[in-house]
Amino acid sequence: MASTALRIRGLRKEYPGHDGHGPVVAVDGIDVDIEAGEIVAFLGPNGAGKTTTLDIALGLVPPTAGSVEVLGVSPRQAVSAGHVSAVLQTGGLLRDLRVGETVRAIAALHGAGGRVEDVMRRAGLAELAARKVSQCSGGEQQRLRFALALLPDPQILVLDEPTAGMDAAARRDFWETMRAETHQGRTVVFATHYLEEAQAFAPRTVLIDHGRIRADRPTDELRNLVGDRTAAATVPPGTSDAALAALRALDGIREVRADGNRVVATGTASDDAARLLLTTLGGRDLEVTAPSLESAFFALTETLHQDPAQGPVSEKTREAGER
Ligand SMILES: Nc1ncnc2c1ncn2[C@@H]1O[C@H](COP(=O)(O)OP(=O)(O)OP(=O)(O)O)[C@@H](O)[C@H]1O
Repeated sequence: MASTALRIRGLRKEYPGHDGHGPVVAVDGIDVDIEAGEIVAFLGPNGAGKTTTLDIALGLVPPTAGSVEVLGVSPRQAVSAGHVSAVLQTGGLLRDLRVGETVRAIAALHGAGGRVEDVMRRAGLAELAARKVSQCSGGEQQRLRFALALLPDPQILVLDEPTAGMDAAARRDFWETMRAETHQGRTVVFATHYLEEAQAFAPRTVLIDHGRIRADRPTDELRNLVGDRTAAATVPPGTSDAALAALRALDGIREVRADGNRVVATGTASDDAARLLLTTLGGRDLEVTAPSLESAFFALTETLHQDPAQGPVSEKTREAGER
């Protein structure tokens, strides 16, 4: 079996323009390899090109240029062999069928009748089997799409904003189910706007904006890349400024502020600052905060837009992203 699940090279997609506008460049040169067993988030704002990239990887949309291999074969071959399946944002469900009927019907197409019960249970649908699809919530319908995607027992699952429209609890349940699936060695690639989803679920994040990859790193590293951490603690009354000097002297701490007895140290060396706050300074109520992926995302995209070494973002691409 090929160990590279997804191999994308020089991928570009232009959609024809309308009303005298030039073509929309949805994907502007993406290269990425995803190894078997990886869980990878495609993170980016609206119109970044995530869906287009995933649709090409599923053989739903032809690229303008470049290539995609899925487990060493074309996307269409991989899909028809049942090696890859997807949970897409919309479509694909018949509203008048019941949940159980839907799963059985699709299972029959795949010759997977024996898997119906197992898949329903894994997607958390056992209790909903008799409910009409039209009476399911958006989150329940996404679970149904998820169950259908599991039927061929795919090696790769592609999820395009699978939790769109779910509330926080449903989202958490969904990702718990997914986590169990990935323990079985599946490759999972998902698109999301939810920074906390990438952070909670994907060890690797590919940051996409204006049709290009802006960063491709371990998610934790990405979070640390931009923005400092803070370590804050409440120190005993009367702690002198001289005592805080030790904190200021730490390598990697660039600012120390005291607001009453609450001392906040900002910089990359938050662990060292925390240790000093709790020991030498006798502090309590320690809080360490890391920058959110959101702030990393905006800082990174800003930096990259301004950095000529990365090449200017073409006007055409910028337009595409702003539509
Ligand atoms: N069929 C199409 N015809 C014309 N333009 C399109 C088409 N599909 C997508 N686009 C445009 O291509 C760009 C990328 O869209 P895409 O849906 O891939 O982004 P996305 O990152 O998935 O966004 P979202 O998070 O909103 O789903 C956008 O500017 C979008 O308007």
